[in-house]
Amino acid sequence: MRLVGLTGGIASGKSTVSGLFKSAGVPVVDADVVARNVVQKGTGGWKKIVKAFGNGILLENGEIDRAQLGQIVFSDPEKRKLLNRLLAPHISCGIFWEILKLWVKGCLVIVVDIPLLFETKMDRWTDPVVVVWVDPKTQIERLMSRDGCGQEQAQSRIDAQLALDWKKSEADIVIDNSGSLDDTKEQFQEVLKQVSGPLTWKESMMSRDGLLSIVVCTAAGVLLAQKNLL
Ligand SMILES: CC(C)(COP(=O)(O)OP(=O)(O)OC[C@H]1O[C@@H](n2cnc3c(N)ncnc32)[C@H](O)[C@@H]1O)[C@@H](O)C(=O)NCCC(=O)NCCS
Ligand SMILES: Nc1ncnc2c1ncn2[C@@H]1O[C@H](COP(=O)(O)OP(=O)(O)OP(=O)(O)O)[C@@H](O)[C@H]1O
Repeated sequence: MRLVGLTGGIASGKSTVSGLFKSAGVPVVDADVVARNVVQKGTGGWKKIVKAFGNGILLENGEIDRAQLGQIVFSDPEKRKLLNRLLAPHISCGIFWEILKLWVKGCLVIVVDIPLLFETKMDRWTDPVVVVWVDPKTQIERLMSRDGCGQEQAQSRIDAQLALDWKKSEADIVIDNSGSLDDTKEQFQEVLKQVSGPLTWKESMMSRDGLLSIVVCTAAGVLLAQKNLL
């Protein structure tokens, strides 16, 4: 099995590219979706947030007030570290679970879209790593326009992550999403060829069917050895 890490900066275009992977039939695990699920009302993540940030962080319906929590953690690095520390085990567990479900189905190539792939050192588990890069001016403009926030707020969200240029330097594959959507789609076709190329021997062995054949061969070997047929 091949685990492709998809990352970038905030509003650099990860969801846009993961949408292209989905349209091409490649399954995607979205860490933002997992991160939302693990803080739903009553879950372990929800309880930890309420304990750490108080009842004031809840909306009337008991769900986490994400806008308020975002304002707190993106303007206070210590609070952000606290939130990250509280949620990290829930998020990694949730991601692992989603990957396992796809592995059981026999998927050979899985894309994991994780904004904080490098920050959480999860890049150790993914190969190749695809970084969606965008030039700084376009990034802040798209972020402000998508989230309807001001320049200062947008900048504090960008600064909450490792520098996008550094991520680019660590990437196996870079998609430059500074241009038009068509431009990105064109680059994506090349990336798709690269990530869905033939699996290495190790990747094949890590797949469901690869592991199954190891188990069957080992069992057959043991059986034959017991009957002195080897
Ligand atoms: C701070 C929260 C409440 C803001 O919620 P909101 O709905 O406004 O944003 P959303 O979750 O859609 O995230 C938008 C983007 O913000 C960036 N981001 C989110 N959390 C963080 C973080 N802790 N540090 C840096 N950047 C982050 C990512 O690029 C993400 O794609 C929320 O992002 C959160 O709970 N974050 C902690 C969980 C986490 O680490 N998520 C990232 C998945 S690896
Ligand atoms: N090539 C493009 N041309 C114009 N707009 C784009 C392009 N790519 C993405 N966008 C827009 O930029 C915004 C950010 O893109 P997207 O949501 O894909 O980023 P993201 O990296 O997934 O963000 P986040 O880290 O917040 O999850 C969106 O409003 C999207 O529609």
